Amino acid sequence: MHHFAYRDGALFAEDVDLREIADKVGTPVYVYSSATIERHYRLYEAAMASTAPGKPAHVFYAMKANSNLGVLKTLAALGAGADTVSEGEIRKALAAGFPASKIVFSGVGKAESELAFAVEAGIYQVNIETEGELDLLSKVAQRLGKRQEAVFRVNPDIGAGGHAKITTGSSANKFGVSFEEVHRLYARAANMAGVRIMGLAVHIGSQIREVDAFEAAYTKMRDLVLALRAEGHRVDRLDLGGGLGIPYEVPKDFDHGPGLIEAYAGMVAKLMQGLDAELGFEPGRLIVGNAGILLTKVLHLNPRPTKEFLVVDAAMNDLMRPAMYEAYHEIWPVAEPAEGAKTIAYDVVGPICESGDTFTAGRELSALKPGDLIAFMTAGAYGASMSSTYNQRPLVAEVLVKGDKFAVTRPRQTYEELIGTDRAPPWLP
Ligand SMILES: Cc1ncc(COP(=O)(O)O)c(C=O)c1O
Ligand SMILES: N[C@@H](CCCC[NH3+])C(=O)O
Repeated sequence: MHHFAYRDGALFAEDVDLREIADKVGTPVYVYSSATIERHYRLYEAAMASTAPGKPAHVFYAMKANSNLGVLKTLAALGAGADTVSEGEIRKALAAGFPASKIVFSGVGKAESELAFAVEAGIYQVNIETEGELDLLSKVAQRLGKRQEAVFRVNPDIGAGGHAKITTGSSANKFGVSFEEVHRLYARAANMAGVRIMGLAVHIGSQIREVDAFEAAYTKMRDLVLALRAEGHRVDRLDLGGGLGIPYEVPKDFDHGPGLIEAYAGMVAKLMQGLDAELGFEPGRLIVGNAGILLTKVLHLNPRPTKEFLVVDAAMNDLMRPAMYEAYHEIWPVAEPAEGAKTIAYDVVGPICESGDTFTAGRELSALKPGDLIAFMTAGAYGASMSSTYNQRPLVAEVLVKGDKFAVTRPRQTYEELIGTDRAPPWLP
């Protein structure tokens, strides 16, 4: 099942013709499908609920993947919690309706003010990544007259993921405390008035499409839970992170069926059977990746003796995954190409003054002309949320579709918003 599909010769998002969105909102524009978000969340949540019968399985949506307010509200209404990595994300999660009691605060470098905000808001859990953070959290919470529940994020020294820049679980990466250190930190924390350590967390990387790497890391975590308990510590929670990958390259069906999710859930259930810990999960990409596209318009053709450039109105600042990770996104023309239509190998590029502003090189697409619309598929995760205003390009609009309705959930940034907050120093006219 896919909620972006051709109908009557044009690409639709659910029951909305993308040409209509382009007409009314302009391009480039991110378009998200409520039905896809809902479907993926329910599928995932049900599978994780089966991993520890009788215990709650907490799903904290990793909102860094897509923090559009419409997307967040859709997930909050479905009962999801939120995995956050900054005060800004906590504030936005609260604004979107996630209760503080369902918010987790992860991240390598949390500032004192951010910890204070989190403690005051009464969030569910802080995932501690360094000894310094443990001390700081306890101090801050004590000052506020509170005792914050927290877990230690452990680095399992198992790296995985689609690209070196998105692996996080190897000891070469900056994330988490080491296996050796966690025993000492657990013991130290027992005497701290401002924190109550509830258990452990792990997250090994992103876009991982095989269960083996997770299994290796989770086996280590399970053994660590048992070892800490044997030392007399209380370990009630195990947060297993996110990172389950999605198909980017399937041409006609982007929907990850239950296959990988079920295999993952089955592995977790088997491994954690009888552990008697509350499990937590932090999926990001899996929920929203295939729920979004970036709709863009062809501006110019630039034929060269050796190749043809297709210049579109989106650029690397709007979708930086190809430039940053050599990531692959399917490109679908909005007007459905006729069966057997001739194709041309295009280098699809944006207007930014960087050679890296190239979405793809030598991609075979049906012949296109200025004004035609194309869609970068699978752009719902780490698309808009990673965009910038490089080259003084305003942040693009975001639209949420539901059935035959759509709403602009974030308008395109205005030039006043983009430029208007700058201040000249007093010594210049
Ligand atoms: C701590 C943590 N949890 C969850 C996620 C979500 O990852 P993904 O979008 O791959 O599921 C990330 C990002 O990789 C993360 O750093
Ligand atoms: N932003 C990355 C993945 C990193 C996830 C956050 N730890 C991507 O687009 O694939």
